[in-house]
Amino acid sequence: MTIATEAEAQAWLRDGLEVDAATMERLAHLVSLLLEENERQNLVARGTLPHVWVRHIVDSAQLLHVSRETLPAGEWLDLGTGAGFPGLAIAALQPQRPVTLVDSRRLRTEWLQRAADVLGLGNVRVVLSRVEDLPSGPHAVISARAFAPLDKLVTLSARFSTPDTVWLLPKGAGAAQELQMLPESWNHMFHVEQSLTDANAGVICGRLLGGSPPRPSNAKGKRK
Ligand SMILES: C[S@@+](CC[C@H](N)C(=O)[O-])C[C@H]1O[C@@H](n2cnc3c(N)ncnc32)[C@H](O)[C@@H]1O
Repeated sequence: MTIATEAEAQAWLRDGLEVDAATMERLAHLVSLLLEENERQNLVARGTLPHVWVRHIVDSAQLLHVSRETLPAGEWLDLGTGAGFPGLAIAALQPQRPVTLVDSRRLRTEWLQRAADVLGLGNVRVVLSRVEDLPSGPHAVISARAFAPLDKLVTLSARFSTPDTVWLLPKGAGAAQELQMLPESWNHMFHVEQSLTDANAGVICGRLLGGSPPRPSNAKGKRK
Protein backbone atom coordinates (compact mmCIF):
# COMPACT_ATOMS: atom_id res chain seq x y z
CA MET A 1 0.00 0.00 0.00
CA THR A 2 1.28 3.47 -0.85
CA ILE A 3 -0.43 6.54 0.56
CA ALA A 4 -0.47 9.05 -2.27
CA THR A 5 -3.07 11.75 -1.62
CA GLU A 6 -3.83 14.13 1.23
CA ALA A 7 -7.23 12.46 1.69
CA GLU A 8 -5.61 9.00 1.88
CA ALA A 9 -3.07 10.33 4.37
CA GLN A 10 -5.73 11.68 6.71
CA ALA A 11 -7.84 8.53 6.31
CA TRP A 12 -4.84 6.34 7.19
CA LEU A 13 -4.11 8.38 10.30
CA ARG A 14 -7.74 8.10 11.46
CA ASP A 15 -8.45 4.50 10.46
CA GLY A 16 -5.02 2.85 10.27
CA LEU A 17 -3.21 4.51 13.15
CA GLU A 18 -6.46 5.25 15.05
CA VAL A 19 -5.53 8.85 15.72
CA ASP A 20 -8.31 10.53 17.72
CA ALA A 21 -10.12 13.70 16.67
CA ALA A 22 -8.25 16.01 19.07
CA THR A 23 -4.89 14.76 17.77
CA MET A 24 -6.04 15.14 14.15
CA GLU A 25 -6.86 18.76 14.98
CA ARG A 26 -3.42 19.23 16.53
CA LEU A 27 -1.81 17.84 13.37
CA ALA A 28 -3.94 20.10 11.18
CA HIS A 29 -2.82 23.04 13.32
CA LEU A 30 0.80 21.97 12.83
CA VAL A 31 0.26 21.84 9.06
CA SER A 32 -1.22 25.35 9.01
CA LEU A 33 1.62 26.74 11.17
CA LEU A 34 4.15 25.13 8.84
CA LEU A 35 2.53 26.55 5.71
CA GLU A 36 2.42 30.00 7.32
CA GLU A 37 6.04 29.89 8.48
CA ASN A 38 7.22 28.54 5.14
CA GLU A 39 6.27 31.91 3.67
CA ARG A 40 8.89 33.47 5.96
CA GLN A 41 11.63 30.87 5.90
CA ASN A 42 12.32 27.88 3.72
CA LEU A 43 11.40 25.11 6.14
CA VAL A 44 10.39 22.38 3.71
CA ALA A 45 10.89 22.05 -0.03
CA ARG A 46 8.24 24.06 -1.89
CA GLY A 47 7.38 21.06 -4.04
CA THR A 48 6.14 19.21 -0.96
CA LEU A 49 3.74 21.98 0.15
CA PRO A 50 0.67 20.61 -1.68
CA HIS A 51 1.36 17.24 -0.03
CA VAL A 52 2.29 18.09 3.55
CA TRP A 53 0.08 15.37 5.04
CA VAL A 54 1.66 12.67 2.87
CA ARG A 55 5.23 13.91 2.63
CA HIS A 56 5.71 15.09 6.20
CA ILE A 57 2.92 14.09 8.59
CA VAL A 58 2.35 10.49 7.49
CA ASP A 59 5.98 10.05 6.47
CA SER A 60 6.71 10.77 10.16
CA ALA A 61 3.69 8.99 11.68
CA GLN A 62 4.47 5.77 9.83
CA LEU A 63 7.40 5.31 12.21
CA LEU A 64 4.85 4.38 14.89
CA HIS A 65 3.61 1.60 12.62
CA VAL A 66 6.28 0.17 10.34
CA SER A 67 8.64 -1.31 12.91
CA ARG A 68 8.05 -5.00 13.55
CA GLU A 69 8.21 -4.49 17.29
CA THR A 70 6.37 -2.52 19.94
CA LEU A 71 8.23 0.70 20.56
CA PRO A 72 9.65 1.01 24.07
CA ALA A 73 8.26 3.76 26.31
CA GLY A 74 10.64 6.59 27.14
CA GLU A 75 12.47 9.44 25.53
CA TRP A 76 12.48 9.79 21.74
CA LEU A 77 15.52 11.52 20.26
CA ASP A 78 15.14 13.05 16.80
CA LEU A 79 18.37 14.17 15.17
CA GLY A 80 18.50 16.97 12.59
CA THR A 81 14.78 17.69 13.04
CA GLY A 82 14.77 20.69 10.71
CA ALA A 83 11.18 21.83 10.19
CA GLY A 84 9.95 19.18 12.65
CA PHE A 85 10.04 15.84 10.90
CA PRO A 86 9.69 13.31 12.13
CA GLY A 87 10.15 14.49 15.73
CA LEU A 88 7.59 17.28 16.08
CA ALA A 89 4.88 15.23 14.38
CA ILE A 90 5.66 12.30 16.70
CA ALA A 91 5.41 14.63 19.73
CA ALA A 92 1.99 15.78 18.50
CA LEU A 93 0.89 12.16 18.05
CA GLN A 94 2.27 10.99 21.41
CA PRO A 95 1.94 13.95 23.80
CA GLN A 96 2.76 11.73 26.79
CA ARG A 97 6.16 10.77 25.42
CA PRO A 98 9.16 13.06 26.02
CA VAL A 99 10.61 13.99 22.63
CA THR A 100 13.94 15.78 22.15
CA LEU A 101 14.41 17.64 18.87
CA VAL A 102 17.99 18.47 17.92
CA ASP A 103 19.12 20.79 15.16
CA SER A 104 22.23 22.87 14.61
CA ARG A 105 20.43 25.79 12.94
CA ARG A 106 19.10 28.51 15.25
CA LEU A 107 16.21 29.56 12.99
CA ARG A 108 15.01 25.99 12.81
CA THR A 109 15.13 25.47 16.58
CA GLU A 110 13.37 28.79 17.18
CA TRP A 111 10.60 27.65 14.84
CA LEU A 112 10.41 24.24 16.56
CA GLN A 113 10.08 25.86 20.00
CA ARG A 114 7.43 28.33 18.77
CA ALA A 115 5.42 25.56 17.12
CA ALA A 116 5.64 23.33 20.21
CA ASP A 117 4.48 26.24 22.40
CA VAL A 118 1.56 27.15 20.13
CA LEU A 119 0.50 23.49 19.95
CA GLY A 120 0.80 23.15 23.73
CA LEU A 121 3.29 20.30 23.46
CA GLY A 122 4.94 20.29 26.87
CA ASN A 123 6.61 16.97 26.00
CA VAL A 124 8.97 18.64 23.52
CA ARG A 125 12.53 19.67 24.36
CA VAL A 126 14.28 21.62 21.63
CA VAL A 127 18.07 21.58 21.60
CA LEU A 128 20.19 23.90 19.47
CA SER A 129 23.33 21.85 18.99
CA ARG A 130 25.36 19.83 16.62
CA VAL A 131 24.71 16.16 17.29
CA GLU A 132 28.46 15.77 17.78
CA ASP A 133 28.30 18.11 20.79
CA LEU A 134 25.36 16.53 22.62
CA PRO A 135 26.02 14.82 25.93
CA SER A 136 25.85 11.01 25.76
CA GLY A 137 22.93 9.15 27.29
CA PRO A 138 20.43 6.40 26.52
CA HIS A 139 17.14 6.98 24.68
CA ALA A 140 14.22 4.65 24.01
CA VAL A 141 13.90 5.59 20.33
CA ILE A 142 16.24 7.37 17.93
CA SER A 143 14.99 8.81 14.64
CA ALA A 144 16.50 10.90 11.89
CA ARG A 145 15.26 11.74 8.41
CA ALA A 146 17.47 13.17 5.69
CA PHE A 147 20.19 13.83 8.23
CA ALA A 148 23.21 11.72 7.27
CA PRO A 149 24.18 8.50 5.51
CA LEU A 150 23.49 5.46 7.70
CA ASP A 151 27.09 4.69 8.61
CA LYS A 152 27.79 8.26 9.65
CA LEU A 153 24.50 8.53 11.50
CA VAL A 154 25.12 5.37 13.51
CA THR A 155 28.68 6.39 14.26
CA LEU A 156 27.55 9.79 15.51
CA SER A 157 24.63 8.47 17.49
CA ALA A 158 25.63 5.10 18.94
CA ARG A 159 26.36 6.80 22.26
CA PHE A 160 22.63 7.66 22.64
CA SER A 161 21.67 4.01 22.18
CA THR A 162 21.48 0.85 24.27
CA PRO A 163 20.63 -2.64 22.95
CA ASP A 164 17.00 -1.81 23.86
CA THR A 165 16.87 1.40 21.82
CA VAL A 166 14.81 1.19 18.63
CA TRP A 167 16.17 3.15 15.66
CA LEU A 168 13.70 4.42 13.05
CA LEU A 169 15.32 6.00 10.02
CA PRO A 170 13.22 6.98 7.00
CA LYS A 171 15.48 6.68 3.99
CA GLY A 172 15.08 7.03 0.24
CA ALA A 173 15.40 4.48 -2.49
CA GLY A 174 18.89 3.51 -1.35
CA ALA A 175 17.90 2.19 2.08
CA ALA A 176 18.80 -1.44 1.45
CA GLN A 177 22.10 -0.45 -0.14
CA GLU A 178 23.01 1.80 2.79
CA LEU A 179 22.31 -1.06 5.14
CA GLN A 180 24.44 -3.49 3.13
CA MET A 181 27.36 -1.08 3.28
CA LEU A 182 27.58 -1.07 7.08
CA PRO A 183 30.82 -2.68 8.22
CA GLU A 184 30.33 -6.37 9.01
CA SER A 185 31.89 -5.90 12.44
CA TRP A 186 28.98 -3.72 13.58
CA ASN A 187 26.63 -5.77 15.70
CA HIS A 188 23.15 -4.67 14.70
CA MET A 189 19.67 -5.96 13.93
CA PHE A 190 18.63 -3.35 11.40
CA HIS A 191 16.28 -4.21 8.57
CA VAL A 192 14.42 -2.26 5.89
CA GLU A 193 10.66 -1.81 5.89
CA GLN A 194 8.74 -0.48 2.90
CA SER A 195 7.79 3.19 3.27
CA LEU A 196 4.05 3.82 3.29
CA THR A 197 4.45 7.12 1.46
CA ASP A 198 6.87 6.21 -1.33
CA ALA A 199 6.88 2.86 -3.10
CA ASN A 200 10.60 3.24 -3.82
CA ALA A 201 11.70 4.25 -0.34
CA GLY A 202 12.44 2.31 2.81
CA VAL A 203 12.58 2.86 6.54
CA ILE A 204 15.56 1.36 8.33
CA CYS A 205 14.36 -0.04 11.67
CA GLY A 206 16.01 -2.03 14.42
CA ARG A 207 18.54 -2.12 17.19
CA LEU A 208 22.23 -1.61 17.60
CA LEU A 209 23.58 -4.38 19.83
CA GLY A 210 26.67 -4.38 21.98
CA GLY A 211 29.94 -5.99 20.99
CA SER A 212 31.46 -3.95 18.20
CA PRO A 213 30.12 -0.43 18.50
CA PRO A 214 31.21 2.01 15.82
CA ARG A 215 34.31 3.95 16.75
CA PRO A 216 34.54 7.74 16.66
CA SER A 217 37.33 7.47 14.10
CA ASN A 218 34.55 6.71 11.58
CA ALA A 219 32.78 9.95 12.46
CA LYS A 220 33.44 11.55 9.09
CA GLY A 221 31.61 8.70 7.37
CA LYS A 222 34.78 7.05 6.07
CA ARG A 223 34.81 3.30 5.85
CA LYS A 224 37.92 1.30 6.52
C1 LIG B 1 17.91 17.94 5.14
S1 LIG B 1 17.42 18.60 6.67
C2 LIG B 1 16.23 17.40 7.19
C3 LIG B 1 15.28 17.97 8.19
C4 LIG B 1 14.16 17.02 8.65
N1 LIG B 1 14.70 15.91 9.41
C5 LIG B 1 13.33 16.55 7.50
O1 LIG B 1 13.51 15.41 7.07
O2 LIG B 1 12.50 17.33 7.01
C6 LIG B 1 18.81 18.26 7.74
C7 LIG B 1 18.74 19.01 9.04
O3 LIG B 1 19.83 18.57 9.84
C8 LIG B 1 20.43 19.70 10.46
N2 LIG B 1 21.84 19.33 10.72
C9 LIG B 1 22.82 19.14 9.79
N3 LIG B 1 23.96 18.75 10.40
C10 LIG B 1 23.70 18.70 11.73
C11 LIG B 1 24.47 18.35 12.88
N4 LIG B 1 25.75 17.97 12.77
N5 LIG B 1 23.86 18.36 14.09
C12 LIG B 1 22.56 18.74 14.20
N6 LIG B 1 21.78 19.08 13.15
C13 LIG B 1 22.34 19.06 11.93
C14 LIG B 1 20.24 20.84 9.48
O4 LIG B 1 20.25 22.10 10.13
C15 LIG B 1 18.88 20.51 8.88
O5 LIG B 1 17.83 21.16 9.56
